[in-house]
Order: sequence, then structure tokens, then C-alpha cells
Amino acid sequence: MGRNNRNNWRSRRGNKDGQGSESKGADTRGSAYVSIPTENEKYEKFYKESGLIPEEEWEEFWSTLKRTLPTTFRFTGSKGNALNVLKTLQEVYVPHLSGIIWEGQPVAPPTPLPWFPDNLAWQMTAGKAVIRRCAPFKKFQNFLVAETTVGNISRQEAVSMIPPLLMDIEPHHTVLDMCAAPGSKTAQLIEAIHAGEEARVEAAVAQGDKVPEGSPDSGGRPTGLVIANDADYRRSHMLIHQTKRLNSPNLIVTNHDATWFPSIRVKEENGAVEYLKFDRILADVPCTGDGTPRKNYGIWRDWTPNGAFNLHLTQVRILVRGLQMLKVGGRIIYSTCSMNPVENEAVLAAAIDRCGGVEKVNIVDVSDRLPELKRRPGVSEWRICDKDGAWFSTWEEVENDKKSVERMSRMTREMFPTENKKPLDDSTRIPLERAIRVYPHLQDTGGFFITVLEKKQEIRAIKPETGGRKKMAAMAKAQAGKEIDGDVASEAPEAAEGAEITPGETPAPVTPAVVEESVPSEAPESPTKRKIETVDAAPPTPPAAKKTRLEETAEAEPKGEASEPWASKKTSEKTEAKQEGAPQKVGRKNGGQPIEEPFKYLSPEHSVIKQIFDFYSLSPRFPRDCFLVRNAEGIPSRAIYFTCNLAKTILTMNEGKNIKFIHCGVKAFFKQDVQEPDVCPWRIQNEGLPIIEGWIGEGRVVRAKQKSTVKGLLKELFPKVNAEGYEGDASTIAEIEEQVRNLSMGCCVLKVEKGTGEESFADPLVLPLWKSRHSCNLMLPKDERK
Ligand SMILES: C[S@@+](CC[C@H](N)C(=O)[O-])C[C@H]1O[C@@H](n2cnc3c(N)ncnc32)[C@H](O)[C@@H]1O
Repeated sequence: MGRNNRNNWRSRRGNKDGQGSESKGADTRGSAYVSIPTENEKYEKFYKESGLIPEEEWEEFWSTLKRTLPTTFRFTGSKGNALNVLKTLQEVYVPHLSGIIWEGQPVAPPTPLPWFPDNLAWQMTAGKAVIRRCAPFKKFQNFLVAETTVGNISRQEAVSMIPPLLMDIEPHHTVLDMCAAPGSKTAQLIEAIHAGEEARVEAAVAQGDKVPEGSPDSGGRPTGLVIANDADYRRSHMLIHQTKRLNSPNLIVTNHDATWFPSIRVKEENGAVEYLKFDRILADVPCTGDGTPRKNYGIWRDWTPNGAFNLHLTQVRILVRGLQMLKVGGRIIYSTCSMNPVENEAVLAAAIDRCGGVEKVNIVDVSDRLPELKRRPGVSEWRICDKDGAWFSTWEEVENDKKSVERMSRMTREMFPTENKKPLDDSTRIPLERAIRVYPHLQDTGGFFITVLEKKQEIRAIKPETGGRKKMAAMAKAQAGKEIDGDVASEAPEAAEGAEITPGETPAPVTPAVVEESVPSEAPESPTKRKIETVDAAPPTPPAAKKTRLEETAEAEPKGEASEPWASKKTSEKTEAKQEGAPQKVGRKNGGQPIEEPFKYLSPEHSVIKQIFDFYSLSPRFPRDCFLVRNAEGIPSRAIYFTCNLAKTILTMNEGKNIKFIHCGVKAFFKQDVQEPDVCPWRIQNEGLPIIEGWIGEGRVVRAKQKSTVKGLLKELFPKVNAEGYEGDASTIAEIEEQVRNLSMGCCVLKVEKGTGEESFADPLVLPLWKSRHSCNLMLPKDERK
């Protein structure tokens, strides 16, 4: 999960002994694992004996795990341009790639994933050798690379696409992605926020400059926001990189441990603070990844049953913290790429129980959604296996076991099933069967687990945890004592119960004995100073405890060659160091981690904003107050970024509150060296162009119809426009030469109309152009030029 979305279209290792997939033609992927044997006795025994996979399906399940995953990719559904690229795939490439025989075997063309709406996601089973050496496939791969670079396509594992599809995100929603890096699902969340935007903006622009009466004018832009978070600093920068292609002003990236995700102020009136509650939350938590050996080969080498024990508690805490921050009526999606109930159903049951049961939070029945997706229901009954292969059905069995001391330091009571003892009509029963289990052999994917939870009522109190690893160790010690000295033993477990939050222990971040979810009237300044009773705000972060938890996570991560070091020990420690730190100071290093430049909004009256609005005749309907710069002085020296209004509220109200915002805003304007002092130096940045272009006055617009004009501008970097008697270049940009000649120097926008016929583009095109004294040129980065 999530390790698959590099812009890397090289296929994986393979030979030709792979089995067929659902698509027509032979599967030329082959077995993937050349250097790591696809064997792990414990893993095999665990899933064979777990009862999760019906006996008659075992062979298929097991052989599927040993085959390379198909390559899967998704079109950016919110972009009209991407839909045209999809059309090209369907109408040009698929016919071209059909019926190909390679070394005597038919090769399957790309096929749509049957369960993904509107044919927007596809899979390809052609192996590496075919893609490298078979010309039509090689050409297709180049097409995929180019379209991925410009944000029309994202490579993403099929099962990883499921959670966002079940979130029903609307453009006005506030959405939190708690464990977001490297960001494949975040990209889907952002796309959902921007769904339908192009049409809405077009309609708003057509209304003209007069600000419509009534509700606040958003100019058709979405009013919602995605906050994408990751605990690992390095990975959160991968997240920024991954989401940048979408150019969304409705995105904030933060860098926090999600179990302690800080509360975010959004309103402050008469001293009362209101904190942000989310409509939708994605908790795609760190997990053992034991559903991913088809791409994370290290699973074969490293998997042990202990991995799940190490992660369970972190997973519960992340989910509980998410539930706290959710609006009543809001939904949270819990997902893992593990098939182990300890990381899945046991986490759901524990979190729901801690929040007050199904009256407060329940699992939503989504059995009618994505009807083509083959799935299995969540389980209410499971056993737990320890590292020696011994199975336990209940906690009591662990307590009574000869080796219980060792076992109790790993397992906790809440890892065991509870709901299987309740009758089906018991109103307190948690319907775990509503969860979705995806097994690799069902549709040639990775293994995955997804659950949609809805918050029914405010959660007034969070139950204390029944067990943390440290606590279990204490109980185990006590148990050991019992064997030697009954008196000591009878006391010790009680002491452990009472030791819910003690220095050095790993406190449940949302685990004060009683936690009011109502918003405190006076929010404390810093998370480190907050009283724990005042939660919904971020609770304090005892350094020792925090380190332990993240280390647990790190230990449990697979360390195979294909795995990525999320929550690696070193980085997590650095992350903590910064989190614990004093208010941010520019240019310093804190714990080895660079400190982010602050986000400073420019006053709508700032001379630079005035200059920009005047020069481009920007519509009064375009917000003047949502431009920011990234320096402490708030001086527009190089780049000016645009954000949505809610992002502005959040960034300004939480400044200096120890919330680690590390990214927000789309680069809208960039300062250019100019030939004459009275030329406006602020050129429109390509990233910001789609947001601004509709609102630019005609005085800075150049209009064209012909493909040849764009080709000319791409071919010749600085075609002449003003040299008297110079004719050589006239033909290159003949269509626009006069318009450009009449423009004053500086940036303008080239709008190419769509049309029919050879000489036109099927879609309109908008590009930034710079008019110099004697020439003009397209201001496009290399990738986009291609
Ligand atoms: C399974 S990956 C997420 C994949 C991502 N949702 C995607 O689709 O690309 C889990 C992520 O959780 C992060 N993580 C681990 N422990 C965390 C914690 N306590 N809080 C927040 N993030 C955490 C890891 O750094 C990792 O990037």
C-alpha cells in the first residue's frame, strides 16, 4: 500500500511462467522474485491455519501471492484533459496493442478495472521484456510516462484505489488523511474535492465581474480542504512531491504523529476557540503490509506474527484520535494492506469500544458499493498465533499457558475477538462483517482491508486502554511473580491498570480516563503545556513514550529490498525532536531537520497585489486576500502562492501554535528579471494558470486557433515579433504576431481555442507567454514542453 506510486513505469522482473489474469491474452509477467525466494514457513502456516482462506481456495491464494502484480494506473477524473487522454488510450492505444504476439505468446492489451467507476482505472499484465522490446508497448510506456508527469495519470496499486472511492467526498468537505505518504490516496482525495470544478468555474466566469449577491462567492472553486499528514518528515516531502502535480490550493501538508494529531483552531470569538472537525477522515494506517508480498518482496524474508502485535496499539490510537476529530455524521475510513485480524477487526472493535460502542460509532454497510469488486466480509472470530506457531482463541488461554509471561508481553486482551460471543440481535454487537476483505486471488490484486465507520454521536468519554505493551509486560512480570510469590502477583496487575499515564509509559494519546470532547473555552498555547483533560485539543507528548511508540512502528515495518522505510527509527526521532521544539525559527536546524519557512499572507492592499491585479486586470471576483509568501518578513521577493480561504484561516489562526505545516499553496506568480523598470515583473506561473486564467482581463490575452502556432512556439524558443522588415519568423507565429506586437512587455496568456480538423486542438489550451522587446516565448518547463 502506498509504496507503488513513484512515477516509475519500469515493469518488474519476470520470466514467462506466470499464470493467466482476467484479461484476454497470455500473462507475460512471470514470477517476480528473482533474488528473494517466495517462501516463508511462518507466513504460510499462519494463513493456512488461520481459517481466513477457505481450504478449496488455498492453492489459488498461495500461487497468486507468488506472481507479480499487474501494473495499474488511474486517470485524474477531475481534469477534462485527463479524460481526453483516456479517450486516446481507448481509441488509439488499445486497438494498437491488441492481437500482439510476442515470442509465440499473445500479449494482453491494457484493460479497465471492472469495479472502478467510469473506466478511469486500468491494468496491464505485459511483462518487462515485452514493454522494453516490443515497439507498440514501448511507445505506450512513453505515453504513460509523459501523461503521468503532467498529472493526467497516476500509477497506483488497484486495491489502494478503493478507500477514497468509499469516502463520498464533496467539494465543500474538510478531509484529513492521517497517514498520507507517499500520497497516492491523497491524490484521489484532492481530485474528489476538485470534482466538477472546471464546469463550475466556467459558469462563474461567464457571469462576469459583478460579485453575485447572497452566499460568499467562491468563483466555482471548491471551499473544502484536504489536510494530508505523515509522521515521517522525509516521507511527508514525498507526499508534497506526489501531490504537487495536482496544483491544488485546497491542500495543507502536516508532519505529526497521528496518534497525537493536534487540534486545529478555526474560530476564536470572545475568547472561545473552535476547533476544526472533519467531514471525512482516511486512516490508512502503518501496518505489517502482509497483503503486499507481490510487490514488497521483503515480506517473504521478514514476516513474523509479532509484526502485528507491535502495530496494533498504534493503529487503535490513530483510529480513536481520528474518531475524536470527526464531525457527528462524518465518516472515517480505516484501511490496511494487511490481512491479519489483529491489525484489522481487532483494531475496529477496540476503537469502537473505547469510544463508547456502536451507539457512538458504527460500521457502515457498503455491500452495495463497487458491485464488481470481489470481496469477503470482515470476520468476528479469529485466533492469534505467536512466534512459535502456538494458536490462542481467547486471552484466558494465554493467561493459562505455560509460556504466558513471554506471550503476555506481546499480546493484549483487546487483540482477541469479543463480538463472536454476542447474539446476532444484540444491539451492542459491532457488525464486523461489514468490513471489506480483499484477497489477492479474488481479482489478481494485493491483499487489503477497508472499513467505513460513521460517527453517530459526540464521544463524551474515551475508555482507558485495556493494555499497552508496557502494561502487558508489567502484567507478565506480575504473572511471573505469581508463579514465584503469590502476594506480589496479586497486586501487580492492578498497579498496571492504574498506570495509565505515567512518565516513561506509552500513554494513549486520547486516553485520559474521562475525556470531554466538547471544546475547551480556553485552548492552551502549546500542545506540550496542555492539560490532558482538555482533549479534543492535542494532548501532551511525553518524549520517551512517543519515541517508544514510533520505534515499535519502525521495528514492525518490513525491511525488504522493495520496502520503503516509513517511520524509520532515525527519521521518527528527528520528527519528534522537531515536534517537541520551541516555536519555529527560520533558517535554523532543529534535531537535524530543516525548519519550514513560515506562511505569511499578503495584505490585499499590498503594492505587489495591486500591481498584479492592475496589470492583468484580474476580476474583482478573484480573491485578493489569499496570496502568501514563504518568508518570516512577509516580503514578496520571488514566488507568490495562492491558497483557498479555509487554508488561510487555518494557517493564520494556528501560527506559532506548534503545528507543523510543511506545505500549502500553488505557485501563482514568480518574479522575473525585466528589461525595463516599468514592466510588471510578476509572471504567471504555469501551476497557477488554471486557477487564474478565467479571471484575467482581455488586455493580457492572446487568442489563437491553430496547432501550428503552438508548434511554432515550441520549436522556436524566441520567435521575433517586432523587428521591422524581418520576415523570417513571421510564418512561425503568423496567427498571433500582430496581437503580440501590440502588447506591452511582460507576461500574457495564450488561449488556443478548440476546434475540429487537422489544424485544431480537440481541447482548449491555455499557456503562459512572455512578451519581450523584440520576441515572445512560452514560459513552460521542459516536461510540459515535451
Ligand atoms: C501505509 S502507509 C500510507 C500510504 C498512503 N496512505 C498512500 O496511499 O500513499 C503508512 C504511512 O503512515 C506513516 N506513519 C507511521 N506511523 C505514523 C503515525 N504514528 N502517525 C502518522 N503517520 C504514521 C508512515 O510514515 C507511512 O507513510
